Amino acid sequence: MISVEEALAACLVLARPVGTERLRLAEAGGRVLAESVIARRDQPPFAASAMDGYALRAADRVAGAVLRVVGEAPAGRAWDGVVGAREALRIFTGAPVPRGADCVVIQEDVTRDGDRIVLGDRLEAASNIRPEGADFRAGARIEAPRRLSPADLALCASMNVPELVVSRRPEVALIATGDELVSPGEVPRDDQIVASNSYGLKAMVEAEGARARLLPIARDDRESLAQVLRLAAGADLVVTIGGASVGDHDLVGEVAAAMGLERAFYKVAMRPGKPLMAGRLGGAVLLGLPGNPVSAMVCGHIFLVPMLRAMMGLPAGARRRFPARLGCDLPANGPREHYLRSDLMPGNDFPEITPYPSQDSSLLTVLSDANALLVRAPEDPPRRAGEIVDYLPLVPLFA
Ligand SMILES: Nc1nc2c(c(=O)[nH]1)N[C@H]1C(S)=C(S)[C@@H](COP(=O)(O)OP(=O)(O)OC[C@H]3O[C@@H](n4cnc5c(N)ncnc54)[C@H](O)[C@@H]3O)O[C@H]1N2
Ligand code: MOO
Repeated sequence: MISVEEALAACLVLARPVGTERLRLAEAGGRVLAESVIARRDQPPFAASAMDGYALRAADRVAGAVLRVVGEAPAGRAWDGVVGAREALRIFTGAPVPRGADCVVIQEDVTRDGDRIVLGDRLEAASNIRPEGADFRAGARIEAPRRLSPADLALCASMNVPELVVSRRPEVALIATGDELVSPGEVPRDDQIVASNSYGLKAMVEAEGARARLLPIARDDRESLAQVLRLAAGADLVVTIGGASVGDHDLVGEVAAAMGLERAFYKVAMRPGKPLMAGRLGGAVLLGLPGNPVSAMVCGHIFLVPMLRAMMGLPAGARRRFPARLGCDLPANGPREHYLRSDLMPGNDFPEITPYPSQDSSLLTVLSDANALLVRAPEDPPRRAGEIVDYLPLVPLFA
């Protein structure tokens, strides 16, 4: 058995970037930027008023001053003159500030009478002017690779960049295996169960921005498995679920080998997730996950997600871990790295983390309740409540 770190490194060697495509800005939300974006203009392209009011010379901004209104500048229509002494230009938010003026007095601080204004006696010191290029200058860059947030899309638009080069979405084929499985909504026999983790994994893959294809459930015989594996043709990543262990009906490794699998590893010192395998199968990467629902999902978080990120050209590495204070005592860990389904709560300094009492890898209720995985190194000694431990978040924590 190899360590989680070694297995992940091998997975990341397999997970090569899948290439790029050019997209219109409106289609690019959530995608991974593959080529840096360069601003085509300054923003704002002119000194702009931040308020509705009157543009004037700061020297005239005196309580009680009477100024003559010389014109008007709405947003999108610059006023071409020069504001002189004792003059003011009616101006609106976003409009170019005219030459001569170096402040904007908000209209609430002004009394207007025909073409005259009288300044109030509580004038702000702020100029209310956004300098030219205050947001960015032409040539400013949004560096790739980067997952495009909604704010990034707005920024690209503001830079007047209508198309982006993004990573292609990796195609992921998901194959559940087992004679005991039926699809949700079917009527299972008494000795059957409903395939579950393939649906969790599909959502996980899609949340990362990849495309997921659920293939028909493969039965526990060589021909069915080979047939469904052939249906995965064209995928960048083929994920099998189950049939990975040592039982007589665990055939994934054997069938994939017969189809030409170049296996990188089999079995990892982790809990849950021991019978994990990965390799190259034709033009695709094969990730063989254990069938236990929680094992498959945990391996998804630890291996599949970093692989997808690497395939989309993002910096490749282990999921980030964070410190938390342990909420209870824990006995010594065994020889496998343990990912305990846990409850994370706000604490005084660090958040507090408490593993659920039952950690059996079949319990989806526990995984669904958990918001974090507490990570324990192999042979970690007993821990006392209050000690600092590492965890991986399962849900966005600060959203
Ligand atoms: N003698 C040994 N037996 C087992 C070992 C071992 O080392 N020696 N390892 C155990 C561990 S750890 C795991 S994890 C499982 C993984 O086995 P497989 O990957 O071969 O998975 P299956 O046997 O096909 O299924 C295990 C379990 O999960 C259920 N299952 C499978 N696929 C799905 C699915 N898509 N949705 C929901 N549930 C699924 C299946 O019915 C079984 O209950 O092996 C242990 N055994
Ligand atoms: O490793 Mo298995 O994945 O413990 O249940």
